This record gives sequence, structure tokens and C-alpha cells, in this order.
Amino acid sequence: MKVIVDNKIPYIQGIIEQLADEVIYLPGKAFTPEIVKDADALLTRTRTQCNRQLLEGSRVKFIGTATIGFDHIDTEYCKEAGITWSNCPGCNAGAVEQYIHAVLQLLQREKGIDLQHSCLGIVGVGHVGSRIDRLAKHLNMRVLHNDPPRADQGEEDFCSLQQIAEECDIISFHTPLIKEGIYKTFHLADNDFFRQLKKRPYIINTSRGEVIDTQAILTALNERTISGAVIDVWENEPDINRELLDKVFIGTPHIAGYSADGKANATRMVLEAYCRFFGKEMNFKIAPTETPHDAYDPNEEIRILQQYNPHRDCEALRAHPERFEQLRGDYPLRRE
Ligand SMILES: NC(=O)c1ccc[n+]([C@@H]2O[C@H](COP(=O)([O-])OP(=O)(O)OC[C@H]3O[C@@H](n4cnc5c(N)ncnc54)[C@H](O)[C@@H]3O)[C@@H](O)[C@H]2O)c1
Ligand SMILES: O=C(O)[C@H](O)[C@H](O)COP(=O)(O)O
Repeated sequence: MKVIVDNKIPYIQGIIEQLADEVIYLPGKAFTPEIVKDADALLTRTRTQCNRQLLEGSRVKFIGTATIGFDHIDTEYCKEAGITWSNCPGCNAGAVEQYIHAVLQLLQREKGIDLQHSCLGIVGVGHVGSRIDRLAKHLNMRVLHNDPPRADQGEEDFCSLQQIAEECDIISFHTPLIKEGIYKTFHLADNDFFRQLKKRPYIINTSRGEVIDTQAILTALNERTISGAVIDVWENEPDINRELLDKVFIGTPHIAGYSADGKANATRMVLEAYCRFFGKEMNFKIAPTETPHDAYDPNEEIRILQQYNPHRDCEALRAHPERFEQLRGDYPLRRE
């Protein structure tokens, strides 16, 4: 059994070796058809495009991605080729909640947003969105939800994207990237969406860059249709739009989900899926490395920013936008 593993999946080394005969570690972008040809399984992150070009003619039977997002996997091709794939639902929802909580505190502290009298629109109410919903209620915010796939299942308490556009002071995107079909999210926030806004909201995107049309959000920032933006995910990563980076309130290098806890969850889940698929025993334990931390302030508003302040990641990205991928690869995983 031969497995190719993305060399930026933490906590996996030493465990996968006991579950395979041969393990090769590579950067996510370095997976090539020649290398994967005689592999049985690939354990990846979002940086490996798993498509016909990579997989055709290979003996790969299983792909596990240590992420929730799977827009880098051509699921239609996998079906056609008989390749089973697996992702890690919910693995990093706590990390994104931590990021959004810090962002909301900064909007209150530095932009004068009165959270208790603000309405938050959550677009995509899955693992992350549900936690943001709970967080917003804890902060006494009014919340509106948009999730057409869930609404179409007969679930209640959802509204249209237009209602969110008209009533919200802050709008946060938590959908997968879906390129086509009735639930398409590619450029969900386009010029039409920005034209519908009534309250000059702040826009937060921790989903995928392509969910927001970059030119449309730049126009909205320039014309002050929106008050500002917090952007963690970008179109065309790692070659991100520098003008957008200059103009946002906070811009970070796709690290909202980068907690040690979230990464450990992802590694455990991807290994469990691998073991289920190949019928291997699961007798491993994965836990984030303990990190020493200061005594935190009992006041929640202070504690949240002591634990994580996205300005640090924003400053690092603004100083070196060309190091987008390096900043992610060498990220000092934070604790939740
Ligand atoms: N920035 C980061 O580090 C980071 C971390 C985690 C997740 N993400 C991104 O955020 C996305 C959401 O994460 P999650 O764990 O909540 O995923 P999830 O699959 O649990 O939830 C996604 C939700 O979006 C809904 N949805 C689908 N199409 C929609 C549409 N057209 N309009 C509105 N809602 C729609 C789904 O019904 C579902 O409830 C992931 O797919 C990933 O791309 C990014
Ligand atoms: O989809 C996800 O889980 C997140 O976007 C995640 O943060 C991406 O992680 P990476 O591919 O960088 O490991």
C-alpha cells in the first residue's frame, strides 16, 4: 500500500507509516500524474487539484482531504473513475468561530459597531455558520440566516439573500464553493448583490474567495456601498488582488481555520476515513501539542483578542503579500 501525503498535514507523521507500506510526503502543489500513478491513496489539503489530469491511469482508490472544503476534488471524475473521497466535516468550525469572534470584537472596538443593536446575516448555515449563529446570539445580536439547500429540505428560519442584503449591518459568508447548479455560490456576491445593500454593511468572507466577485467588492468599497470588509479567502490564491488587500479592514492569508485543535481534528478524521476504507484498525490518538499561554483576562471582550487578534496576521500579509503561501505553510497554529 502506497500513500502520498501533503507534507503540511500536521500530526500525521509516525501514524500513517503504521498504516501503509510506503509513504511519500510532498508539497500539495507537487503531486503529479507520474508520482500518483502507482499510489493507492492520496491524503491532501486544498492545494492539490484532484482531477482527471492528475488521476487518469493511476491506481488511486481513495482520496482523503484534511479539510472541510472539497472544491479542489473533481467529484464527478472520481465517481466515473471509481475513486472514493472523503473530507472532514466540522473539523475547523471552532477555529473559524474564534476568528469571527475576534473580528466582531474589533468591529465594535475600532469601527464603533454596536453589536447588540446590529443585525448579522449568515450566508451558509452549516458547521461553521451554526456556530456563528450561536455566537451572535450570545452577543445579543439579531441574526438572519440564508441557506437554500437547508430551506429546500423544509427546515425553517431561513430568508432570502435579498432580505439579508437589505437588513443586515454585517454579512458573513460560510458556504462551500459550488461552481454550477441551483445552489451555485461562485460570485454569489456580485454587482447585483452589492446594489441591493441598504445599510452599508461590513462584509466578512471566510468561505472561498470565488464566492465574492473581487471587482464587485472593490467597486462597493470605492463607492462606499459597504463600510468595509474582512477577507480571509481570496480569488486566485496565492496571487491575490493587492488593491483589495490595501482597502480591506482586515485581510488574512486563508488561516481562519488554522487552529491546532482544528488541524488535529482534520488529521484524525482523514486517518479514520482512510482506515474505514482500507479496513485497518484505528488505534492512534491525535491531540494538538500543548502550548503555554498567559493568564487571560476574565472580561470576555478583552480575552477574545488576547487569545487571537487577526490584526497580527493581517500585518504579516500586508508586509509580504507575495509570501501568502509561506505564511500559511509556516503558520504558528493557535489554540482555541
Ligand atoms: N477560511 C478557512 O480557513 C475555512 C475554514 C473552514 C471552512 N471554510 C470554508 O467554509 C465553507 C463552510 O464550512 P462549513 O464547515 O460550515 O461547511 P458545511 O458543509 O458544514 O456548511 C456549508 C453550508 O452552506 C450551505 N450552502 C450550500 N450552498 C449554499 C448557497 N447557495 N447559499 C447559501 N448556503 C449554501 C449548505 O447547505 C451548508 O449548510 C467550507 O466549504 C470551506 O470552503 C474555510
Ligand atoms: O476547507 C477548509 O477546511 C479550510 O479552508 C482550510 O483552512 C484549508 O486548509 P488547507 O488546505 O490550507 O490545509
